[in-house]
Amino acid sequence: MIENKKIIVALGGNAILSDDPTAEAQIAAIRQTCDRLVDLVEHNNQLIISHGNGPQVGNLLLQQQLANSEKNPALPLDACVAMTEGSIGYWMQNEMSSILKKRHIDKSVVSLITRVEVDKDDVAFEYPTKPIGPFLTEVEVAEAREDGGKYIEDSGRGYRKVVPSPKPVGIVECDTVKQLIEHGVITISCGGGGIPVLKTEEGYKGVEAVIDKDFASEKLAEQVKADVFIILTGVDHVYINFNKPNQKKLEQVTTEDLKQYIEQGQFEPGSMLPKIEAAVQFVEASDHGIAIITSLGNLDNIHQGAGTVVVKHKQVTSKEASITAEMY
Ligand SMILES: Nc1ncnc2c1ncn2[C@@H]1O[C@H](COP(=O)(O)OP(=O)(O)O)[C@@H](O)[C@H]1O
Ligand SMILES: NC(=O)OP(=O)(O)O
Repeated sequence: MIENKKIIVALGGNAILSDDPTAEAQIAAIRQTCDRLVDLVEHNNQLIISHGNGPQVGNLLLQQQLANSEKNPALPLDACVAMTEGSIGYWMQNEMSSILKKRHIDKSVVSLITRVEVDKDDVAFEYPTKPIGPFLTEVEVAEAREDGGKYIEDSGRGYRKVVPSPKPVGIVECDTVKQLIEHGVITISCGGGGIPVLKTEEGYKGVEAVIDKDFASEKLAEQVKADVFIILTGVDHVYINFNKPNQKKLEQVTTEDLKQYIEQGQFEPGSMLPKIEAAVQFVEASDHGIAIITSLGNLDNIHQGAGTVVVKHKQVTSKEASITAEMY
């Protein structure tokens, strides 16, 4: 297992949500996820966790719209992001602290409502691309479109609402995250990509958008100078020619190779592309860090080199090697 490192783990949808969107089912999924993550803590790593909120924030927005009235007005999307960051973080705190106690690990865990600065001129505000909420049928989407929102067909799985997803410029609470992890606190931050805010003369103001959690996690990993950035998703490895007869698993791969694969259009914009871009950006910005894309189930095996490991150089540097050595 990786030891004594500063690690940020970005949790994908299936680490929190199965097909069952009830609170009970989400808590059960989070319990399993936390059980795996505590292994990293047991090996003396400083742990920062981030997570997605696409399904949850879309569902909450729908609930807001359905209950909307003069006495009970719907809250804006940035407030919904904050609410889902809070609810998912709260479930994680409950489950993580129980597991820590059971394993006799004397550590605390906190989830931090994290604001993430975005650029008011980001073109994303004009072109909504981030799918949120439930998958809708053709009949359901016709009715949903009456809200004036934009809906797209999502990879043959149904229609989903899309909202603007600006790129993160900086993590407002970054120094607080640093202080927490330096004091040994397991820190959940940038949940749901963090709350998108604009910097104004009067301070930060929320803006209606959902930031991609892979990009927000990358920015945080960069700013706290993490050693390892782990993106957990539904597959053990990234593939080129994904789902084709000639698909090929990527094990150790350089950022240069990944950039070429991006140019070839190997990765889908709505799913794997943001993870690849985030991994490349982190590894290139860091002087020694590596990124790993794999599944939760494979986390136990990353010390054996399992998963797609993104490095800067074909011949790893001595600093990269000190991290990857434990993995091969
Ligand atoms: N080139 C690829 N290699 C591996 N998986 C891919 C690739 N392209 C698309 N995928 C799919 O994308 C999924 C990850 O995207 P998504 O489910 O949107 O992310 P998240 O886990 O953050 O919710 C994987 O589980 C896999 O099914
Ligand atoms: N905010 C975000 O990226 O959420 P998902 O990963 O659930 O889409």
